[in-house]
Amino acid sequence: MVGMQSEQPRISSARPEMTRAIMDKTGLDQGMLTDLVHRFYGKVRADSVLGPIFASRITDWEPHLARMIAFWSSVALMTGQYHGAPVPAHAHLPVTRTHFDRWLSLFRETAYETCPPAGAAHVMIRAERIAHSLHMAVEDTARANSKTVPNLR
Ligand code: HEM
Repeated sequence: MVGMQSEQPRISSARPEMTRAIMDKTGLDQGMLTDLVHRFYGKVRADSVLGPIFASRITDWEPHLARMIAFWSSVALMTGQYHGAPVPAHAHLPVTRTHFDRWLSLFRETAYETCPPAGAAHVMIRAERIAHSLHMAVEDTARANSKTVPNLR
């Protein structure tokens, strides 16, 4: 809509009353999650461990950032904005525990800089849970692929 650019996107939640209750409890809102995502990927891109992995796969950052804001809005506020598939996007990445630990530590630092403590705790519980399941998916994929190679032990 013309002239609306600088205003916060309206929340179009499938369960508006639940989104409202989470916002009240955590102090989070769409604007805060937008800041969190922008600051976090600023740090990721400057990071010597994670930066190169993202740089070789993402050339156009605007769509990635928009997708990540929708993702965090869905995960943290239950707005239903994200319709994607995170597992296949990560299953073949050249990443180990070290990368997930680094990702979580940068995300934690950014969450506590950007959100009130209850909001940061709310997003961290979810980030840790999802990081764990993505890590398992990466390991499962690597294990499945290694079975196609004879074991020469
Ligand atoms: C080792 C740590 C991680 C690395 C290196 C990484 C890297 C990436 C890359 C390169 C993409 C873009 C894929 C593409 O467009 O082809 C991506 C997408 C994405 N990442 Fe991660 N990621 C990591 C951890 C996480 C974690 C912990 C979460 C969630 C808590 C997450 C959530 C997402 C989501 C939602 C997408 C978009 C998937 C889609 O809808 O296409 N990532 N990630």
